[in-house]
Amino acid sequence: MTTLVIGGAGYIGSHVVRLLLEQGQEVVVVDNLSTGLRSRTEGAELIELDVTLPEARERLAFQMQASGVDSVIHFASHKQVGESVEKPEMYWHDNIGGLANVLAACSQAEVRDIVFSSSAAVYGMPDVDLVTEDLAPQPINPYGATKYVGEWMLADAERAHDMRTVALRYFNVAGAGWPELADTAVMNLVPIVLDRLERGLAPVVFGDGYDTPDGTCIRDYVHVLDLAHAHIAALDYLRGEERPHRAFNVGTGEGSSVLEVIDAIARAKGIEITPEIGPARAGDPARLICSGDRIARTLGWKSEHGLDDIVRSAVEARAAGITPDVEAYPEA
Ligand SMILES: NC(=O)c1ccc[n+]([C@@H]2O[C@H](COP(=O)([O-])OP(=O)(O)OC[C@H]3O[C@@H](n4cnc5c(N)ncnc54)[C@H](O)[C@@H]3O)[C@@H](O)[C@H]2O)c1
Ligand SMILES: O=c1ccn([C@@H]2O[C@H](COP(=O)(O)OP(=O)(O)O[C@H]3O[C@H](CO)[C@@H](O)[C@H](O)[C@H]3O)[C@@H](O)[C@H]2O)c(=O)[nH]1
Repeated sequence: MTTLVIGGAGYIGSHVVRLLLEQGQEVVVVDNLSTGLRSRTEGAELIELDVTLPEARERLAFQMQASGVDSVIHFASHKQVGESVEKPEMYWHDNIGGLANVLAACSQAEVRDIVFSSSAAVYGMPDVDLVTEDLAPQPINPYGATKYVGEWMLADAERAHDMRTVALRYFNVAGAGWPELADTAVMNLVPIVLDRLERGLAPVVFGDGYDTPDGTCIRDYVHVLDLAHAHIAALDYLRGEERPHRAFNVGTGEGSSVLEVIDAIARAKGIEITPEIGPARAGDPARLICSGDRIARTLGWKSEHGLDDIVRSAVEARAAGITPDVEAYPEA
């Protein structure tokens, strides 16, 4: 069995590539290295290709046939909420157009099994304690909208071409399964706090007036290695007979507040941290916690790592010298 991992040089994709290789599976990576790193794909064949280009469809289909690909995991996309609000056209063109090319190539090469990176961003600002997949998605930014449209495209591809697809809606991904595969973007809470501490700055909490026990926002932080295992479970599911669902939340079912994350970082580093309280960020829901019932029941997947493991692995990766990629993320 050969899996084509599109975006496999990225943070999450490279963890999945590593797991597949460890299982002795054949892996081909397609990536344009816009935010990905060649070094993360060691052991797999890497094909440099931008999947949004008009010629990508033919090249992908050729590659799928040449390598005997029977499943595709599609990670490649832009993923910055703020940027998507400023440049929605880029998100429509690249996230939706890229997926369109990938699905067309799959149809041409008769590859049926596809796993797609979706996001909890499809839900928008749900006013519930636990987010289940039955909740109607209502994305509130172009990034989330492109992910939801992507899920519709999967459904259409299933109907038109007898494909079998899964959309994994990741909650807040953090940590590192291997130090060298750590996130090099400084765009999310854990890497931002670590970065500020290294620069001698206090972390900033975006608002402490929320309706939560300590007043700061609650999120469901999932270890990237657990998330990678969810992709393996999704591939197995696609190869099985019964497939009652397409969309699955991937999280732990446990919420942690911003202050709790900062406390966990203080524990992992063995230091005291006194954060600053800044203004709330626009569009932040007070609480976003995943119900993991569906994925546990249907895919048999459950997270194994909690917040302390997540934060410790991120701290260890920084200590091993994995630093921000300033070219891919100039604002870092
Ligand atoms: N990291 C998170 O917290 C998070 C949360 C929810 C969903 N997701 C989704 O997971 C996926 C992977 O995210 P990540 O954190 O690993 O991001 P990442 O930026 O590290 O990885 C994306 C990879 O795709 C490649 N890529 C981007 N555009 C491409 C193109 N046009 N052609 C070929 N390759 C291209 C990049 O070079 C990179 O290697 C994305 O689809 C993202 O939207 C991520
Ligand atoms: O310096 C900081 C950075 C973040 N936060 C807060 O920390 C929490 C987490 O923020 P962040 O890491 O930016 O993640 P989210 O805004 O929750 O979004 C992430 O998680 C979503 C799924 O839950 C994905 O869809 C997004 O792509 C991904 O960036 C939020 O409450 C932020 O307000 C701070 O207080 N200070």
